[in-house]
Amino acid sequence: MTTVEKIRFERVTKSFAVRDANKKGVSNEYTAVQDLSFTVREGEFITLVGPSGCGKSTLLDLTGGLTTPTRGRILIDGKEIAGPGLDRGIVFQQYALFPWKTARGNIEFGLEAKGIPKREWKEKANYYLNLVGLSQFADRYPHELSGGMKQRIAIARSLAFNPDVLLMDEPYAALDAQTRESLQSELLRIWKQTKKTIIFITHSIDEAIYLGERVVVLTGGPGQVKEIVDVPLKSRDADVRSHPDFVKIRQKVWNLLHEPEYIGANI
Ligand SMILES: Nc1ncnc2c1ncn2[C@@H]1O[C@H](COP(=O)(O)OP(=O)(O)OP(=O)(O)O)[C@@H](O)[C@H]1O
Repeated sequence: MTTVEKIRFERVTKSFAVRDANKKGVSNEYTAVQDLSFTVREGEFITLVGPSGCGKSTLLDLTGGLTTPTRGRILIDGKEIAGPGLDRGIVFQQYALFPWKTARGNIEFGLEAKGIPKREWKEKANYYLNLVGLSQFADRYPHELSGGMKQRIAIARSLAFNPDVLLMDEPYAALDAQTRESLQSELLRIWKQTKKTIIFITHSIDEAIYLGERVVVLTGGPGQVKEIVDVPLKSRDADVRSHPDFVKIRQKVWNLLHEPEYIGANI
């Protein structure tokens, strides 16, 4: 495993101005993420868990360069993030596909954005369609695809940019359990094949442990790193979830998420 640092969160704080419900024209400062620091290695798969509203999506938006920190900074390859860039691909919970483009058209959009010459689109789109197992569905429109298929196309489109970093915000939350499990193992396969650095947000402890090499557990809002849990599993076969090592880590993460500060929080 490489030990090269890819992403560094350095005392990142993000505050928002929110309207005061009782005083017209007055706004208060709400801190979603406070003094948050951790680093991600190149090629690492990091999962992020924490109670609802602890700032997970805020953190992902900051990493995507969609917003900027109020204090602190985020570095990628030692350079401070200055805005969105093709070095980072984002996959959201809602598929965010263009409804007027076919599966292939959606993937080609990623290729066009990256400046790949048009003559190479077909072959490259075929590669990514094959990578997510959807070669047969290239000409279907999003409304003709299942939820799981749409999410696979969204992943393929993000990969078509060939970003170094893939940021995933609860990408499987809307899917049924079976589709979710098969997409989880598919993502691990793609990760091993492409060697991307991945940050993956989830509400599922099992998903976090199955996918992550490390699980970053955040405190309730304002979000801070509570603990980073190593996941030294020898195998990631589908039945690993019942392995004693997996069960032990699940218990640990569960305990971290159920300590007194979380009581009343919506995990
Ligand atoms: N643009 C904004 N303006 C004001 N407050 C915001 C804004 N964006 C997020 N917040 C607040 O910041 C906090 C963190 O939100 P965020 O969506 O990052 O949490 P989360 O951990 O991803 O939640 P969930 O798990 O429910 O998706 C919330 O209290 C939210 O209301």
